[in-house]
Amino acid sequence: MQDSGEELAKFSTCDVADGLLNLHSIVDGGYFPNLTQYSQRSKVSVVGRAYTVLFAPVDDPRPAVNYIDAISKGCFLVIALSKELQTPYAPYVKVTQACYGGLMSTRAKYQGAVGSVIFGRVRDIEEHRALEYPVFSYGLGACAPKMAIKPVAINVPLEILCIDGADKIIKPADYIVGDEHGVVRIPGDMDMAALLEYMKTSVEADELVVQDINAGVPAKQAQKERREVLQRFL
Ligand SMILES: O=C([O-])CC(=O)C(=O)O
Ligand code: NI
Repeated sequence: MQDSGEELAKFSTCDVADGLLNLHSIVDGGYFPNLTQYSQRSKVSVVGRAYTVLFAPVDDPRPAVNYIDAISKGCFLVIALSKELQTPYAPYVKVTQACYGGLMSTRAKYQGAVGSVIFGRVRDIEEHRALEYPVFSYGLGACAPKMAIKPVAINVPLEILCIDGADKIIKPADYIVGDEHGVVRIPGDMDMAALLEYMKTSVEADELVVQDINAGVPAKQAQKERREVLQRFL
């Protein structure tokens, strides 16, 4: 399969969400809410295929797994807690411990991961920033996870509980695109050529809308006229 990561990195999460919404009628645009880019703001979008890790309560019968040393180059590390530890309301997880820290980012970066998204808390915030390694999470924590939660499965589908009640699942090898807005998921088996072409055309159209607005054209009219080119995709 041809890798589209480099091409995707030219687009913001908003561009991707527009593509998923308008081209594929994905109502939420693939967007996962409530994440903050706690590391430094990256200049281009962070893009990679999901390498997923599930954390469960420490008394889960499954043994703890070593996920961090098995990360492969180019992947986007995605960590989520089991569903009983999630909540649709802030702070989105029922544990106060951080499940991820600076040593994990050090190792992930060493192995060539592009970034980490933690549907939970992270600590050692200065370390991620010093590494210039992108880290997204729901929040911060100070305490290590070991007495509360542990990693139990690698490369399994992760279910994320959301306020809109929609099933939000991240599967291994889905594309994850991250920027200041948070992350969006593109199904790993989607026709990427069509999506990329749509996004390129859409971004170009909106650049012309800006020019029109600055020349005094009403916004509604400019949008209608310039976005006509997108009709051919629908
Ligand atoms: O101690 C832990 O489990 C996590 C941590 O702080 C790190 O990765 O640096
Ligand atoms: Ni640490």
